[in-house]
Amino acid sequence: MKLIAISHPEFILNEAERINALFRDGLLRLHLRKPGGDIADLNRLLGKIDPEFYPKIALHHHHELAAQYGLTRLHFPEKLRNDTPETMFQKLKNAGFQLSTSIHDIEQLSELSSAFDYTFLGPVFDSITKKGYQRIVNDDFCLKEDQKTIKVIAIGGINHSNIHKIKQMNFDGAAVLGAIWNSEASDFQFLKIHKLQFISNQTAGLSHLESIKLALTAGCRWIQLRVKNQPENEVLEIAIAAKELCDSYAARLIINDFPHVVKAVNAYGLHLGLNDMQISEAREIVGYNMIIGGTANTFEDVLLRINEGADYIGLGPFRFTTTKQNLSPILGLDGYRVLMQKLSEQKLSIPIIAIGGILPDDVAEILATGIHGVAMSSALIQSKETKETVQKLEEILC
Ligand SMILES: Cc1ncc(COP(=O)(O)OP(=O)(O)O)c(N)n1
Ligand SMILES: Cc1ncsc1CCOP(=O)(O)O
Ligand SMILES: [Mg+2]
Repeated sequence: MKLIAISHPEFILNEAERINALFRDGLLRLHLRKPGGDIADLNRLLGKIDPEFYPKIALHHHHELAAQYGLTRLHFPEKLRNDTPETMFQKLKNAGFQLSTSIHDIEQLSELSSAFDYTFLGPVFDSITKKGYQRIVNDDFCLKEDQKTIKVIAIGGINHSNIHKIKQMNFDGAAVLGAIWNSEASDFQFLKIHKLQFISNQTAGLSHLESIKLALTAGCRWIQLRVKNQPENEVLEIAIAAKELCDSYAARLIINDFPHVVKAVNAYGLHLGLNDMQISEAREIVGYNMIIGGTANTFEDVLLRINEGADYIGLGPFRFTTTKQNLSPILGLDGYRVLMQKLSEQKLSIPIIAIGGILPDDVAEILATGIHGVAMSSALIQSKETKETVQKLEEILC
C-alpha cells in the first residue's frame, strides 16, 4: 500500500531537517502543502531540502517553483483543479509531470481528468488536524473496483491504529499528516522501515562490500549485511567498512545475526532469525531504541514476533532461492494473502517485508497483499541495469 506523507500546513521549526530525516527513514513521497503559504517561505524551505529528494516531492501550491527545483510532481487541490483547463492537465502530463488531485465525494471520481495519476479522497476518519472536519465514509465502506477510474488514496485522520482499515476499504494507499507532525515521537514508526531492502551477498565475482556498493550506487538506502559461515571477528571487520560505506550514502545499515557487531559499529539495526537469540535478549545488548527485525514463516511466527517487540518482520521465502540454505516452506503469493488477511482480521499491524527469490515483476502483486516492502539480494546483484531497476521498484513501492 502506498504511504504518502503530507507536510504540516504551516511552516514549522526545523522543517527541512525533519523532512530530510523522514526521507532518510525511507519515505518515498511527500506532498508539500502550505495552503496560504508565502512563495518566498516555500522557496526557502525547498532550498533547504536535500536535492536528492526532489523527485519524491509533489507540490500543492506555487507550481511556478517546480521548474526552479526540477520537481516533476504537481498536486491540484480542488479549487485549483476547477480553475485549470483540461488542456493544461494534458499538456503537463505530456511534458512528463505526474499529477494528483483531491476530492471529497466519491461521485467526483468519474469526473476527473485521465491526466491524473491519483487522487486523495477524504476525510476517511475524523481529521486530527482539521477539527470538526467530519469523515465521509463509515468503517464498513468499501471502494468498488469500477469506481476507481484512477488510484484513490485515503486521507484524513489516519494513524497507526486505524491504517489497517484503509486496506480493507480497498483504497490504493494512505496519506498521513497529523500522525506524523502532531506527535512527539512519531507514532508512525513504520515510516522508518524502508520498503526496499538490499541483502548483501558474496558471489563468485563480488565481495559483500562490492555488492553493498553496487546497491548504494543504484539508490538503495537500506542495506542488510548478511555474512554467513564466517567468524564474528571477520564479520566485524566487514561491518566496519560497510558502516563507513553506508554512512557516506546516508544509508541505514542492518546487520544479520550478530548483535555485538551491531553494537560495536553502531549500526541502525539488527535482524534475527527464529533460531537466533531472542529479540528481548538482543535488546539488552544493542539497546532499546535499536531497530530489530525478526524472521517469520507462519502466522504463529508473526504473532510471536509482534509479542517479542520486533520493529519489522522478514516474512518468507516467497519462492525458492539459492541465496539461503535450509529454506523454510515456500509461501508464494497465496501464503502472503492468507497471512495478511488474518492479521487484518485481528486488527494487527506491523511492517512486513517479503523475502526470498523475489523478482522486480513480483513486487506489485506482493504489495497488493498489504505487505510493507521487499528484501532482495540476487535480483539486484544480477540486474544488468541496477539503477533503473531500483528506480522502477521505488515507483511501485511508493
Ligand atoms: C529481511 C529479512 N528477512 C528474513 C531474513 C532471514 O533471516 P534468518 O532467518 O536469520 O536467516 P539468515 O538470513 O540468517 O540465513 C533476513 N536475513 N532478512
Ligand atoms: C535471507 C533470506 N531469507 C529468506 S530467503 C533469503 C534470501 C534472499 O535473497 P534472494 O533475494 O536472492 O532470494
Ligand atoms: Mg539469522
